Amino acid sequence: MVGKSAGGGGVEDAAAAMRRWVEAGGGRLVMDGGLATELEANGADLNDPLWSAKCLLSSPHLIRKVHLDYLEAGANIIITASYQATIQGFESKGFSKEQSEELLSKSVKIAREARDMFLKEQLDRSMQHPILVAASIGSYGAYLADGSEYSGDYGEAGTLEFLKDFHRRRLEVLAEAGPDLIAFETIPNKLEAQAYVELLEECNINIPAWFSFNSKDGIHIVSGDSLIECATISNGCSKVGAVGINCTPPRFIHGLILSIRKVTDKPILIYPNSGERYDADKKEWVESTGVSDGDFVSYVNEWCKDGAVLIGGCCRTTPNTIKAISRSLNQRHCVSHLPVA
Ligand code: MET
Ligand SMILES: [Zn+2]
Repeated sequence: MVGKSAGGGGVEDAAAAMRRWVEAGGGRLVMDGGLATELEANGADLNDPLWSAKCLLSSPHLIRKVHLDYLEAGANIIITASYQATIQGFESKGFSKEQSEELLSKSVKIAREARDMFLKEQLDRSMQHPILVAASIGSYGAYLADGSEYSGDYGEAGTLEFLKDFHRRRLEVLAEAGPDLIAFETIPNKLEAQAYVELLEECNINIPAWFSFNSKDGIHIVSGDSLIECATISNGCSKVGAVGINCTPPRFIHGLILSIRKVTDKPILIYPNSGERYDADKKEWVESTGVSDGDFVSYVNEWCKDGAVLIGGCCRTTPNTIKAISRSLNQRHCVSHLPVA
């Protein structure tokens, strides 16, 4: 690995915080699975520009239920329903700026409530620690709700300053709501990663962030930008605690981890989708290329060997996927601690 970032004097570097959590979890942490997927499975209609964030308005209890289902399936990390929640998106529905900010905070509040409820019910808390809440920030393309989070093509609007202005207040509000982590998810291009780095610095966010990119060819991120360059940008920011890939077919993950590992020794996170393709025009997933939960889990050992330490699922994965991942990681963990004869 090259280009390790220097730790900031006094304040714990985000990667160090992440490593501490990973160690507390026994060397691996289980992430949750698809949130929108599971909200739909519970009856929510997400055909709306706000997508999963629509439930912040109509059915917060469902969001809490899905968080709880993932915790019960063995997740150490739950990701809030703010992926497609933006001040601009709420305002275009007629909410005031204050109400919109309140809705963003609410996503973190719901996840924290789910965590508290789960911990209260747990008899043996040592089994599944730590439990962390990650505040999701989806890309500008996700807000556009036209599939451009899978192309990274923002046309004329795609300037660094525009993207920073778009995300600034949202980031501040989510950070103020008290999550353990900030999850920059499904980052489709290099410019947006750069915008996030600058915002983390300028807003002086001291909650560890993760940067997660998506790919549709197993080499580049979806815009065609170089994953190595994007991982290098992430590596250079002391506020980024982990780097990885989400919402990408499982078959591509192995090669992508190896690329990331070339330029960083920050913890690597992996939460692929089920391998199905999203049809942005029809706003639905095409089932033909997906893998079963069993197939998904058969990759987990390989991803661990490649160096991933945080593993979960993205769209079209479910609590069953997470249960299987958790079981597989625990077995691995037990085996690696057996005394050598
Ligand atoms: C399009 S990727 C969506 C990620 C988000 N955390 C979700 O599971 O809904
Ligand atoms: Zn996804």
